[in-house]
Amino acid sequence: MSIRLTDIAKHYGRAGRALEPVSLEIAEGELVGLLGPSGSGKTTLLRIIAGLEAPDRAPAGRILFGDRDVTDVHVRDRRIGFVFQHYALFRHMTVFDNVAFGLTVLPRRERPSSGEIRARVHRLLEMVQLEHFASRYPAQLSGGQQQRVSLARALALRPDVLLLDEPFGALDAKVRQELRRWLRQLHDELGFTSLFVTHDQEEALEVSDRVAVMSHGRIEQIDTPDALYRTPANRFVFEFLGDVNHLEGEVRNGVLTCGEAHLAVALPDGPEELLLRPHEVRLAQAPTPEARLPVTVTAISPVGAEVRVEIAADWLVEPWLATLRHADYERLELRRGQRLFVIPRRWHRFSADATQQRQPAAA
Ligand SMILES: Nc1ncnc2c1ncn2[C@@H]1O[C@H](COP(=O)(O)OP(=O)(O)OP(=O)(O)O)[C@@H](O)[C@H]1O
Repeated sequence: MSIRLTDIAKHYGRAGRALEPVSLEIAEGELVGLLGPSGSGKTTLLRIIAGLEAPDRAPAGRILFGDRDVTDVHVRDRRIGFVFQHYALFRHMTVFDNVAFGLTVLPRRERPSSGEIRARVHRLLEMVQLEHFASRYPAQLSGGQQQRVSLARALALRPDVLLLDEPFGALDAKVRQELRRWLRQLHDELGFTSLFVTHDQEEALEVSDRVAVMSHGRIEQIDTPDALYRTPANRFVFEFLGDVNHLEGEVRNGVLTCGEAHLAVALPDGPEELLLRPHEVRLAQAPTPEARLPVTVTAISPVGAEVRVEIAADWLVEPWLATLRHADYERLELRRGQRLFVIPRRWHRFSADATQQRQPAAA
């Protein structure tokens, strides 16, 4: 089931606009992440799609599921499955009864037979790999297992659309990662359309077909993870999607100067700010004719496949972060207090009118 929103806006009394008029299209079978800082309007948007919250009457926005206009349809009749951060399982019911609940309370004419309910619940528990936990109570399960029960429960009514609000927010990092992969698999197997809210960049980029980046009630950009990372629409998206190092200085005759640091750049004279990702910062024993950016290593932490190196200098307002491969780390024999030079691999620049330019460092 595809989802189409046009001009959906929301005010909360005098509190101001939680959502600017937003338009959004999600294709059938797509998994879209809503990513943004706290207060950017993610949950409001999700709740409006669910029918838990009404959009403003002006502008008169519409919500379509496929060809069906559901703008004024009650939440109960939208055929939606929900999963929230706090498991909200019924504590006095077994896992089986929790998953079966939505089916058992259907009006008689829509309710499957008890044999069919049993078969369907067992199939769902199998899918979430909890078939041996059917007779346990929520308190006897781990957080990750409880969240899998929530998902099975949300799927029991065979929703057209699955909405997840920070579904893994309360879990520890490792369980989160497992559940994300597993959500992706389940999504692909069952082919429903999903929208999930997160404030975790990595989670959004890893799981989603497309990610909508939100700030101040607006969608700043909606794109594939790869496109978002490579061609961010504006500075906000660039900064929100990963660590950024800032280089501020003054350009004169093709050279950016910042204290004792210099970098050749093909830019007009005037004040300038360049942005660099940690993996775009190379460290070397000596400067080059184009780049003379002396720094001191202040901290080193090997994290997984890369080494994170913090570097500082008098000409830098804030320390920079460089990520190195282990081979480079060993070759440079890095240690704290060591003096080195930064050679930018490339940098990014956003002008005031939000257009972005990116160029390789002058060679
Ligand atoms: N019931 C409400 N009454 C008044 N203001 C609200 C209400 N719900 C949300 N808001 C406001 O609307 C804005 C958007 O909130 P929303 O919960 O949608 O953001 P969010 O991106 O989901 O944030 P978080 O990640 O913290 O959950 C915020 O400024 C919030 O304070």
